[in-house]
Amino acid sequence: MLHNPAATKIAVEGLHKQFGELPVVGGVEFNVRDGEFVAIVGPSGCGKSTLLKMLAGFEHPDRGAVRIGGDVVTKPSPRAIVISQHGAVFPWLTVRENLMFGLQGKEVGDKAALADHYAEMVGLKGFETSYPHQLSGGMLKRVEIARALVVKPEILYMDEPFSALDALMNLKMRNELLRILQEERHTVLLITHDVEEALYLADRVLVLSPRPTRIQKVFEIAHPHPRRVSHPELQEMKEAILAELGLTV
Ligand SMILES: Nc1ncnc2c1ncn2[C@@H]1O[C@H](COP(=O)(O)OP(=O)(O)OP(=O)(O)O)[C@@H](O)[C@H]1O
Repeated sequence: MLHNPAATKIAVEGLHKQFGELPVVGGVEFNVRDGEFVAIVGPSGCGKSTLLKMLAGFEHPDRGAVRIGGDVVTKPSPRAIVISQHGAVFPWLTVRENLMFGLQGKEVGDKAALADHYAEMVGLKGFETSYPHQLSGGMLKRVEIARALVVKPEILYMDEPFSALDALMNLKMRNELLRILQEERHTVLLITHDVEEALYLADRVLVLSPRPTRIQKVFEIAHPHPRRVSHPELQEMKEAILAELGLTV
Protein backbone atom coordinates (compact mmCIF):
# COMPACT_ATOMS: atom_id res chain seq x y z
CA MET A 1 0.00 0.00 0.00
CA LEU A 2 1.29 3.45 -0.89
CA HIS A 3 2.10 5.71 1.95
CA ASN A 4 0.92 9.26 2.37
CA PRO A 5 2.48 10.55 5.57
CA ALA A 6 0.41 13.73 5.43
CA ALA A 7 -2.85 11.78 5.51
CA THR A 8 -4.77 11.06 8.68
CA LYS A 9 -5.00 7.30 9.10
CA ILE A 10 -6.88 7.09 12.41
CA ALA A 11 -9.24 9.83 13.57
CA VAL A 12 -10.46 9.52 17.15
CA GLU A 13 -13.36 11.88 17.70
CA GLY A 14 -14.72 12.69 21.17
CA LEU A 15 -14.76 9.12 22.53
CA HIS A 16 -16.75 8.53 25.71
CA LYS A 17 -17.34 5.23 27.49
CA GLN A 18 -18.91 4.40 30.80
CA PHE A 19 -19.44 1.00 32.45
CA GLY A 20 -22.56 1.23 34.62
CA GLU A 21 -21.97 4.24 36.86
CA LEU A 22 -18.24 4.30 36.16
CA PRO A 23 -17.12 6.84 33.52
CA VAL A 24 -13.93 5.38 32.04
CA VAL A 25 -13.16 7.31 28.84
CA GLY A 26 -14.15 10.97 29.07
CA GLY A 27 -13.71 12.58 25.65
CA VAL A 28 -10.55 11.33 23.95
CA GLU A 29 -9.62 13.06 20.68
CA PHE A 30 -6.55 12.64 18.53
CA ASN A 31 -5.41 11.82 14.99
CA VAL A 32 -2.71 9.42 13.89
CA ARG A 33 -0.99 10.09 10.56
CA ASP A 34 -0.35 7.40 7.98
CA GLY A 35 2.85 5.57 8.97
CA GLU A 36 3.13 7.32 12.33
CA PHE A 37 4.10 5.49 15.55
CA VAL A 38 2.10 6.80 18.49
CA ALA A 39 2.58 5.59 22.06
CA ILE A 40 -0.02 6.02 24.78
CA VAL A 41 0.92 6.05 28.46
CA GLY A 42 -1.39 6.64 31.37
CA PRO A 43 -1.92 5.89 35.04
CA SER A 44 -2.91 2.38 36.08
CA GLY A 45 -6.58 1.63 35.47
CA CYS A 46 -7.25 4.91 33.62
CA GLY A 47 -8.95 3.22 30.68
CA LYS A 48 -6.13 2.47 28.22
CA SER A 49 -7.36 -1.00 27.30
CA THR A 50 -10.94 0.23 27.00
CA LEU A 51 -9.75 2.96 24.64
CA LEU A 52 -7.83 0.44 22.54
CA LYS A 53 -10.83 -1.90 22.40
CA MET A 54 -12.93 0.95 21.01
CA LEU A 55 -10.24 1.84 18.47
CA ALA A 56 -10.09 -1.77 17.30
CA GLY A 57 -13.88 -2.16 17.20
CA PHE A 58 -14.25 -4.62 20.10
CA GLU A 59 -16.18 -2.11 22.26
CA HIS A 60 -18.66 0.51 21.11
CA PRO A 61 -18.26 4.06 22.39
CA ASP A 62 -21.25 5.69 24.13
CA ARG A 63 -20.41 8.85 22.20
CA GLY A 64 -17.87 9.75 19.55
CA ALA A 65 -16.37 7.72 16.75
CA VAL A 66 -13.19 6.16 15.43
CA ARG A 67 -12.45 6.43 11.72
CA ILE A 68 -9.85 4.59 9.70
CA GLY A 69 -9.17 6.36 6.44
CA GLY A 70 -12.49 8.15 6.87
CA ASP A 71 -14.60 5.02 7.51
CA VAL A 72 -16.27 4.70 10.92
CA VAL A 73 -15.12 1.60 12.84
CA THR A 74 -18.12 -0.48 13.94
CA LYS A 75 -16.48 -3.88 14.38
CA PRO A 76 -13.04 -5.51 14.32
CA SER A 77 -11.56 -5.50 10.83
CA PRO A 78 -8.46 -6.97 9.17
CA ARG A 79 -7.38 -3.38 8.44
CA ALA A 80 -6.21 -3.15 12.07
CA ILE A 81 -4.71 -6.00 14.08
CA VAL A 82 -4.22 -6.10 17.86
CA ILE A 83 -1.11 -7.62 19.41
CA SER A 84 -1.56 -8.00 23.17
CA GLN A 85 0.55 -9.31 26.02
CA HIS A 86 -1.60 -12.44 26.29
CA GLY A 87 -0.87 -13.67 22.82
CA ALA A 88 -3.03 -15.56 20.42
CA VAL A 89 -0.80 -18.29 19.02
CA PHE A 90 -2.50 -21.68 18.57
CA PRO A 91 -0.46 -24.29 20.47
CA TRP A 92 -1.56 -27.18 18.24
CA LEU A 93 -0.38 -25.52 15.03
CA THR A 94 3.19 -25.12 13.79
CA VAL A 95 4.70 -21.67 13.21
CA ARG A 96 3.89 -21.93 9.49
CA GLU A 97 0.33 -23.12 10.15
CA ASN A 98 -0.22 -20.34 12.69
CA LEU A 99 0.86 -17.79 10.10
CA MET A 100 -1.29 -19.37 7.38
CA PHE A 101 -4.35 -19.41 9.64
CA GLY A 102 -5.60 -15.89 8.96
CA LEU A 103 -4.99 -16.02 5.20
CA GLN A 104 -8.13 -16.64 3.25
CA GLY A 105 -8.83 -17.19 -0.41
CA LYS A 106 -5.32 -18.16 -1.42
CA GLU A 107 -3.78 -21.39 -2.69
CA VAL A 108 -2.14 -23.45 0.05
CA GLY A 109 1.25 -23.10 -1.65
CA ASP A 110 0.89 -19.29 -1.77
CA LYS A 111 -0.14 -19.18 1.87
CA ALA A 112 2.85 -21.28 2.89
CA ALA A 113 5.22 -19.07 0.87
CA LEU A 114 3.79 -15.93 2.45
CA ALA A 115 3.95 -17.50 5.93
CA ASP A 116 7.60 -18.43 5.42
CA HIS A 117 8.42 -14.93 4.14
CA TYR A 118 7.09 -13.37 7.35
CA ALA A 119 8.66 -16.06 9.56
CA GLU A 120 11.99 -15.07 8.02
CA MET A 121 11.27 -11.36 8.46
CA VAL A 122 10.81 -11.80 12.21
CA GLY A 123 13.89 -14.02 12.53
CA LEU A 124 12.21 -17.43 12.68
CA LYS A 125 13.74 -18.96 9.56
CA GLY A 126 14.33 -22.65 10.29
CA PHE A 127 11.49 -22.82 12.83
CA GLU A 128 8.58 -22.96 10.35
CA THR A 129 7.62 -26.49 11.38
CA SER A 130 8.22 -26.00 15.13
CA TYR A 131 5.33 -26.00 17.57
CA PRO A 132 4.85 -23.13 20.06
CA HIS A 133 5.95 -25.27 23.05
CA GLN A 134 9.33 -25.69 21.33
CA LEU A 135 9.89 -21.91 21.23
CA SER A 136 11.08 -19.36 23.81
CA GLY A 137 8.92 -16.45 24.98
CA GLY A 138 10.70 -14.06 22.63
CA MET A 139 10.24 -16.40 19.68
CA LEU A 140 6.53 -16.72 20.48
CA LYS A 141 6.25 -12.94 20.45
CA ARG A 142 7.86 -12.97 17.00
CA VAL A 143 5.26 -15.50 15.81
CA GLU A 144 2.57 -13.12 17.01
CA ILE A 145 4.08 -10.15 15.24
CA ALA A 146 4.44 -12.22 12.06
CA ARG A 147 0.83 -13.40 12.42
CA ALA A 148 -0.30 -9.81 12.55
CA LEU A 149 1.90 -8.70 9.64
CA VAL A 150 1.06 -11.56 7.30
CA VAL A 151 -2.49 -10.28 6.79
CA LYS A 152 -0.99 -6.93 5.76
CA PRO A 153 -2.95 -4.70 8.13
CA GLU A 154 -2.84 -0.95 7.71
CA ILE A 155 -2.62 -0.50 11.48
CA LEU A 156 -0.94 -2.38 14.33
CA TYR A 157 -2.47 -1.87 17.76
CA MET A 158 -0.11 -3.06 20.46
CA ASP A 159 -1.31 -3.40 24.06
CA GLU A 160 1.73 -3.93 26.30
CA PRO A 161 3.07 -6.38 23.72
CA PHE A 162 6.42 -7.08 25.37
CA SER A 163 5.53 -6.77 29.04
CA ALA A 164 5.45 -10.53 29.64
CA LEU A 165 9.03 -10.90 28.36
CA ASP A 166 12.15 -10.67 30.49
CA ALA A 167 13.96 -7.32 30.45
CA LEU A 168 16.62 -8.35 27.94
CA MET A 169 14.17 -9.87 25.48
CA ASN A 170 11.95 -6.83 25.90
CA LEU A 171 14.83 -4.59 24.76
CA LYS A 172 15.64 -6.93 21.90
CA MET A 173 12.06 -6.98 20.65
CA ARG A 174 11.93 -3.18 20.57
CA ASN A 175 14.80 -3.20 18.08
CA GLU A 176 13.23 -6.03 16.12
CA LEU A 177 10.01 -4.06 15.85
CA LEU A 178 11.86 -0.99 14.56
CA ARG A 179 13.72 -3.11 12.02
CA ILE A 180 10.49 -4.71 10.80
CA LEU A 181 8.78 -1.32 10.55
CA GLN A 182 11.66 -0.07 8.42
CA GLU A 183 11.04 -2.94 6.02
CA GLU A 184 7.29 -2.62 6.03
CA ARG A 185 5.97 0.64 7.36
CA HIS A 186 2.71 0.41 9.30
CA THR A 187 0.77 2.89 11.34
CA VAL A 188 1.32 1.82 14.96
CA LEU A 189 -0.44 2.67 18.18
CA LEU A 190 1.30 1.26 21.25
CA ILE A 191 -0.08 1.20 24.77
CA THR A 192 2.64 0.85 27.36
CA HIS A 193 3.43 1.33 31.03
CA ASP A 194 7.04 1.81 30.14
CA VAL A 195 7.90 5.46 29.46
CA GLU A 196 11.36 4.51 28.13
CA GLU A 197 9.81 2.08 25.68
CA ALA A 198 7.56 4.89 24.43
CA LEU A 199 10.53 7.26 24.11
CA TYR A 200 12.61 4.66 22.31
CA LEU A 201 9.97 3.76 19.73
CA ALA A 202 7.39 6.48 19.15
CA ASP A 203 7.10 9.61 17.02
CA ARG A 204 4.63 11.00 19.52
CA VAL A 205 3.66 10.12 23.10
CA LEU A 206 0.14 10.82 24.36
CA VAL A 207 -0.18 11.00 28.13
CA LEU A 208 -3.64 10.09 29.42
CA SER A 209 -5.22 11.54 32.54
CA PRO A 210 -6.69 9.43 35.36
CA ARG A 211 -10.22 8.08 34.85
CA PRO A 212 -12.39 9.24 33.15
CA THR A 213 -9.46 9.51 30.84
CA ARG A 214 -8.67 12.26 28.35
CA ILE A 215 -5.48 13.32 26.65
CA GLN A 216 -3.57 15.34 29.20
CA LYS A 217 -0.41 16.15 27.27
CA VAL A 218 1.29 15.34 23.97
CA PHE A 219 5.05 14.96 23.47
CA GLU A 220 6.58 15.00 19.96
CA ILE A 221 9.84 13.07 19.58
CA ALA A 222 11.86 14.20 16.59
CA HIS A 223 15.00 12.13 17.37
CA PRO A 224 16.12 9.79 14.57
CA HIS A 225 16.50 6.05 15.17
CA PRO A 226 18.44 4.32 16.65
CA ARG A 227 17.86 6.39 19.78
CA ARG A 228 19.74 6.53 23.01
CA VAL A 229 17.19 6.99 25.77
CA SER A 230 20.07 8.34 27.89
CA HIS A 231 20.27 11.37 25.55
CA PRO A 232 19.76 14.48 27.75
CA GLU A 233 16.73 15.68 25.74
CA LEU A 234 15.04 12.30 25.99
CA GLN A 235 15.83 12.09 29.69
CA GLU A 236 14.29 15.51 30.12
CA MET A 237 11.21 14.36 28.24
CA LYS A 238 11.06 11.22 30.38
CA GLU A 239 11.02 13.33 33.53
CA ALA A 240 8.33 15.58 32.07
CA ILE A 241 6.17 12.55 31.19
CA LEU A 242 6.65 11.00 34.63
CA ALA A 243 5.72 14.34 36.19
CA GLU A 244 2.52 14.37 34.07
CA LEU A 245 1.79 10.91 35.47
CA GLY A 246 2.34 12.20 39.00
CA LEU A 247 5.53 10.18 39.33
CA THR A 248 8.13 12.85 39.92
CA VAL A 249 11.62 11.44 40.32
N1 LIG B 1 -16.27 -4.64 30.52
C1 LIG B 1 -16.16 -3.91 31.61
N2 LIG B 1 -17.18 -3.83 32.51
C2 LIG B 1 -17.08 -3.08 33.61
N3 LIG B 1 -15.99 -2.34 33.96
C3 LIG B 1 -14.94 -2.39 33.12
C4 LIG B 1 -14.97 -3.17 31.92
N4 LIG B 1 -13.77 -3.02 31.28
C5 LIG B 1 -13.04 -2.19 32.07
N5 LIG B 1 -13.74 -1.82 33.16
C6 LIG B 1 -13.26 -0.89 34.20
O1 LIG B 1 -12.79 0.27 33.56
C7 LIG B 1 -11.63 0.77 34.22
C8 LIG B 1 -10.51 0.93 33.21
O2 LIG B 1 -10.07 -0.35 32.78
P1 LIG B 1 -8.98 -0.56 31.64
O3 LIG B 1 -8.63 -2.00 31.62
O4 LIG B 1 -9.45 0.07 30.40
O5 LIG B 1 -7.79 0.31 32.24
P2 LIG B 1 -6.21 0.26 31.89
O6 LIG B 1 -5.76 1.67 31.92
O7 LIG B 1 -5.99 -0.51 30.66
O8 LIG B 1 -5.69 -0.55 33.14
P3 LIG B 1 -4.20 -1.09 33.45
O9 LIG B 1 -3.34 0.11 33.67
O10 LIG B 1 -4.40 -1.85 34.71
O11 LIG B 1 -3.80 -1.93 32.30
C9 LIG B 1 -11.33 -0.19 35.36
O12 LIG B 1 -11.84 0.36 36.54
C10 LIG B 1 -12.08 -1.45 34.97
O13 LIG B 1 -12.51 -2.14 36.12
